[in-house]
Amino acid sequence: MSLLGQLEKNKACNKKSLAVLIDPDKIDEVTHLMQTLHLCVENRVDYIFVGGSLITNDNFSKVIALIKSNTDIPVLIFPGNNIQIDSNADGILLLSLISGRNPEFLIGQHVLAAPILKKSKLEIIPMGYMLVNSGPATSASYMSNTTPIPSDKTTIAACTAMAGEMLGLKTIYLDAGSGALTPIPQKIITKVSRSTSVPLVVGGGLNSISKVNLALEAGADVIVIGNALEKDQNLLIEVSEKIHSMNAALDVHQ
Ligand SMILES: CC(C)=CCC/C(C)=C/CC/C(C)=C/CC/C(C)=C/COP(=O)(O)OP(=O)(O)O
Ligand SMILES: O=P(O)(O)OC[C@@H](O)CO
Ligand SMILES: [Mg+2]
Repeated sequence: MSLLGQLEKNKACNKKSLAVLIDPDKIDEVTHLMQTLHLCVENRVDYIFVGGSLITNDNFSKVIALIKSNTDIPVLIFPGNNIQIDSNADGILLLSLISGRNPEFLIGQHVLAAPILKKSKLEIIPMGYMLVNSGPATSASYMSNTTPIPSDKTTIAACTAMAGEMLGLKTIYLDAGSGALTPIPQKIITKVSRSTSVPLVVGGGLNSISKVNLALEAGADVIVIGNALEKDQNLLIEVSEKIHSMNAALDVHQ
């Protein structure tokens, strides 16, 4: 089954998934990456996202190659721009930044990437990418030169997601931005989740189990953990336990 097919199937039966974001820019030692990968395997992480708003070294392809040769976890590119393409990954989250009004990130980067993506064997996962304000500007909003959706504007968020789905985008990502001070508010997750039927990815600032629980309860289908993993390895253990117990309870009731 395709990765998108799996995401859709899980959504249909309300199964939650866990993704870890690895930013190649923040990897300075192979041993450290190997430890992170070990942690991902131990905790049955479903997807590894690889990408960053800004890549300042030549780690991108090396990181993907290392993940592929050391785990079976699907690797999905989470690109900050059109140079973040590597055919060793399993797929690419083809983000269109629908919360913004910068044509470059709505369609421009995609035109440049299209011929390369077409030749690659990467599975393309069309995704409506929505940045929501979380306090100070994040790398993604600054680098994309877009204004995030105000965090109290639930209707704007819902209508944006609805428009994305109507335009044919197959998934939605609500992102407060990496290292966000406050994650996506529950009200936004709930309203977006009730207004759309595509798999909903939520991330940015999820640095405690209580914040993750709120996102799951509000309707997130996929939880993304990035920065927090570096500081607190226990978080991944707790999040994994929570997600797997929720999924196990579903199996009992089916
Ligand atoms: C068509 C292709 C291949 C790409 C499109 C690219 C688009 C539309 C990107 C959306 C805007 C953007 C800059 C997204 C960045 C998403 C991302 C990889 C975030 C990871 O976190 P960082 O922003 O690197 O956080 P730090 O500041 O903590 O490093
Ligand atoms: O690094 P964190 O804050 O977990 O955010 C992950 C991801 O949603 C950022 O684009
Ligand atoms: Mg980065």
